[in-house]
Amino acid sequence: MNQPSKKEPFRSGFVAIIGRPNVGKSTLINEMIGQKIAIMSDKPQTTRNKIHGVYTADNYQIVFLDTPGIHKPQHKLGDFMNKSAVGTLGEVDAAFFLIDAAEGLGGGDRFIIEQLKKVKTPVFLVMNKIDKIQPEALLPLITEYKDLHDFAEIVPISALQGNNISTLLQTLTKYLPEGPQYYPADQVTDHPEQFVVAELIREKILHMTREEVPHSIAVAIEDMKVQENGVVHIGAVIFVERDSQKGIVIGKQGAVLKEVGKQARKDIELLLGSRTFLELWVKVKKDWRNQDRMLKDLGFRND
Ligand SMILES: Nc1nc2c(ncn2[C@@H]2O[C@H](COP(=O)(O)OP(=O)(O)OP(=O)(O)O)[C@@H](O)[C@H]2O)c(=O)[nH]1
Repeated sequence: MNQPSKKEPFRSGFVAIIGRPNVGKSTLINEMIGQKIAIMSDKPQTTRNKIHGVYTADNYQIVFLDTPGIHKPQHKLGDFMNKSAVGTLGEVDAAFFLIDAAEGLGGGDRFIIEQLKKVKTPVFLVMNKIDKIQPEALLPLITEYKDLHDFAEIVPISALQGNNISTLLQTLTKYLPEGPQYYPADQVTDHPEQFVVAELIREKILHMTREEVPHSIAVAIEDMKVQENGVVHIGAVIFVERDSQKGIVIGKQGAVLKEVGKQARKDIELLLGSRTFLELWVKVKKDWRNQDRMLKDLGFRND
């Protein structure tokens, strides 16, 4: 039965955008995110998976990831990067394979399609720059690509002119699992990765403790840096309000906290594309919700 009053669950997911250089990836991101973009800081990228931008609607959020290195490998490093790019592709919720419809199918696209075949992730064939071709040229082109791979969806667009972008986003929502809102809808943070990392840890705690601790627990990232060996070191503090909650979060002989760390690390590594060392502490901070400074430290805005 149709129950319009029932609230739809919130959905969120990670979407990789891939394609040869110059096919229009940046143009598409800008067009999709538009005013809603949570601009990522310009600090040098320390991680392999660059977060392109975040799109937040009323009931869903999409985190767009760049997967560099999916191009044809020129040397050993390229080959290594390709393997990791394929690894990332295997774990995102969906991928957009962007092509230049005006250029047609070439070796570069064929190479990417070979990589796509290695994963089960639903791949959208996003045919960009249709403003540059005759309408009747589209169908034969679709057939050519379709013959090479079983794409989940095929969406022709013009990123430059903004054509069909809303259809693309609407179609994508079908592929998003239920999930948390990783980023505040309107907040531009200096440390976007830290915010997501904290949310991932918090999500695992709530899941592991089966809601025995209130949603009001907070996670603060105290320290996050890339070590010389490339491993990202993260120190995080989990704040609870009572001693009893501390016991629950830690668990017998630390079993709960250990499992939280294990699961969170898996997700964080996927997000950052780097091996991660995660250290977790649990602290009791009575009434933290009422403490202004603390809220600020945790990245909450007070307006
Ligand atoms: N005509 C037309 N041009 C487009 C479209 N989308 C992008 N372009 C142009 O294609 C060129 C490349 O676009 P980008 O968005 O920089 O491409 P990219 O894939 O991000 O490029 P890399 O950063 O090199 O990987 C720019 O000159 C864009 O203006 C489109 O839909 N139609």
